[in-house]
Amino acid sequence: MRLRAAHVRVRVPATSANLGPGFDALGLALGLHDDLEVRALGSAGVRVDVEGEGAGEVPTDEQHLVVRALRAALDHVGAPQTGLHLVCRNRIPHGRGLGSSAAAVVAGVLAARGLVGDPDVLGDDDALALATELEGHPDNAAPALLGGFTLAWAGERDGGVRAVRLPVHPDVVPVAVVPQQHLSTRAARGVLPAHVPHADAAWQAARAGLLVEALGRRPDLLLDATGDRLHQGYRRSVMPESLALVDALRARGVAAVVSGAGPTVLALARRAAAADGTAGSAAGGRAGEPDGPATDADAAVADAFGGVMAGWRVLRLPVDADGATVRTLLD
Ligand SMILES: Nc1ncnc2c1ncn2[C@@H]1O[C@H](COP(=O)(O)OP(=O)(O)OP(=O)(O)O)[C@@H](O)[C@H]1O
Ligand SMILES: N[C@@H](CCO)C(=O)O
Repeated sequence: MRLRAAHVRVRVPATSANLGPGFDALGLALGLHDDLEVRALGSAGVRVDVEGEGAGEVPTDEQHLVVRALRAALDHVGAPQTGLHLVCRNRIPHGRGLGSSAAAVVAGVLAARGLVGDPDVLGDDDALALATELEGHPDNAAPALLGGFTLAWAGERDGGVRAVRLPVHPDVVPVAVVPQQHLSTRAARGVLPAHVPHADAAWQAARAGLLVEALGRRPDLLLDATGDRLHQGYRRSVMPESLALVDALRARGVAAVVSGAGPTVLALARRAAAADGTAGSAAGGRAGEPDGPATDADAAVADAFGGVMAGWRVLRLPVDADGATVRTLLD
C-alpha cells in the first residue's frame, strides 16, 4: 500500500446527537463546517495550523485529534506514515455538544482516505467503524460521515457499528442555541446512572420510534417525539441553564433538546409559514455565521432568554445533506 495523493481537502459538518430520545443512536448533520487541508511531506514530523475554533487551545503536535485519527486510519489500512502539514479552519465550537470531536476524527479518517487514493480502501463502513472506535460512540460520527439524519446501532451478530440515513422533512429548521460555557462529553457522561427505571426505558422507546416519523413526515409531532428520560434530567446539575432553556422552550411548544452532551440547546423548529425575511437572530449570532430562514420558534427563543443568557448565540442552520467530503488537489 502506498500513498497516491499528497494534498487533500476535507470538509466535515457539525452534528447534533441524541435529539432527545435517541441517546447514542440518532444524530443530525448541520450546515456548519470545519475545513481541513492536508499535505503529505517528504520529511518526518507534523505541523498543524489552526484558525477559528480551538486556535491556541488544541495541541499542534502529534496529539492533535485530527492527526491522531489520520495516523490511526493509515495504520488501519496498512499505509505508510508520512510527515504532515495540516491547516484546520474550524467553525464548529468545541465542547459545546455540536460534534466537534467526531468532526475532527472523521476529518482525519477521510484525509487518510484521500491520501491513500484507492476507492476500495476506507469506504464508509470501514470509516464509520474506525471513527466510532476513536470517538467511543457512533451518534455523531454517523451523520458527520453520511450527512442528514442517521440512526446508528451495533450489529446483532458481530457488534459492529451500522448506520442508515433517514429522511428529514424540508420544513424542519434546526436552531442551535450555543452558550459560551464549554462542557466535555466525558464530564457529561460521568453524571449518567448505570441503570434507569424500566418504565422510563419503555416511555423512551416510543419516543425514539416516533421521532423517525416526526422528523421525516410529521413535524407537528416533534414536541412529543423529542421527550427524554434517559440522559437530560441526569445532566441538569452540570448544565442548569441549558435545561432551564429546554424547559422554557418546551413549555412554549418548541421541540427543544440538549444537543449531544450539551450544553448547546437544539430546537427542531419549522420554517415560518410566511417568512418575513428578517435576518439576524434572537441573541445576535456573530457576523459571518450561517443564519437560516425565520422559524416558528424564533419568538419563543427570544422570549425564553429572559435577558439572562447574554453571550449565547442563536444559529439557524440548514440540515447538511452531504456529510463529509474529501477532494484530492493536484499541485
Ligand atoms: N477540530 C479539532 N481539532 C482538534 N481537536 C479537537 C477538534 N475538535 C474537537 N477537538 C477536541 O475534542 C474536545 C471536545 O470534544 P467533546 O467530545 O468533549 O465535545 P464535542 O465533540 O464538541 O461535543 P459532543 O460530543 O457533545 O457533540 C476539544 O476540547 C478538543 O480537545
Ligand atoms: N450520545 C453522546 C453524544 C455526545 O458525544 C452523549 O450524549 O454523551
